[in-house]
Amino acid sequence: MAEPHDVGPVSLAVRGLQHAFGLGEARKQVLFDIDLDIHAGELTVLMGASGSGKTTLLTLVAALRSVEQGSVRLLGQELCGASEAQRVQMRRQLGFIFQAHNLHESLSALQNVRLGLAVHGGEAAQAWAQAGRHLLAQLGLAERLHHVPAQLSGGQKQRVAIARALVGNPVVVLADEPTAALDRESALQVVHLLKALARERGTTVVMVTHDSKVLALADRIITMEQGRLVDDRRSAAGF
Ligand SMILES: Nc1ncnc2c1ncn2[C@@H]1O[C@H](COP(=O)(O)OP(=O)(O)OP(=O)(O)O)[C@@H](O)[C@H]1O
Repeated sequence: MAEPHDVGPVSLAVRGLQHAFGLGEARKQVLFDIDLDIHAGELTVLMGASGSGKTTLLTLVAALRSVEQGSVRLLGQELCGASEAQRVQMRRQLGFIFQAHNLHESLSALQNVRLGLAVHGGEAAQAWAQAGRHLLAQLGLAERLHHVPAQLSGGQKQRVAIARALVGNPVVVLADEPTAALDRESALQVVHLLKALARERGTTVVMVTHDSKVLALADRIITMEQGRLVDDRRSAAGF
């Protein structure tokens, strides 16, 4: 079958995933029988109405929440039944872009980005500073490297948080509405950057969004409805 680009290996495999919140009478099942293969090197978008389970699914595959029923294999490792310590280990390979940016108020944009790196010191310190500057510049913040969060707008803070998530070269990037606070130009910078990482480094990018600017650039769009996957389509979007 013709594909718009070479599809990379499966980096995330979900089988028979169910999830419920609460116990007893308060128990509410929010995910039903999710089967899904996500490929490296692609920008995959998850969309669907509010409450359809997108964030729950994202946090389960991100090892942020424990998988109780079914199977989630992330980079070959089973998350169902994994200990908290194993999940912490797993999370080190991931880049998270979530809405609350949690920037350190007393640190500059560049210093905040540095917090995204597990390794510091020596050559690594020089390399990070270069990578951090480059990322911030790609996100339109070249003039804001030394500003602290109080001197940045909401959208600029969001972009600093995105640079922080990406500076450690994560193999998998998980993002929840990363462009919600951004104007059109900044949103496109973010999506182009994520797509370039997918293409050039084989990064797996999974993003929850309703943003039509993002949808236009996605390789694949998966739609959820009431806790189930109801549509899954590939796009021929060029880069
Ligand atoms: N911690 C929780 N405890 C109980 N119920 C929850 C919890 N988190 C989410 N839910 C419920 O699970 C369902 C799915 O929520 P989820 O946040 O995954 O949906 P979503 O598709 O991401 O929605 P939105 O687009 O509004 O963010 C909703 O009915 C929500 O109320």
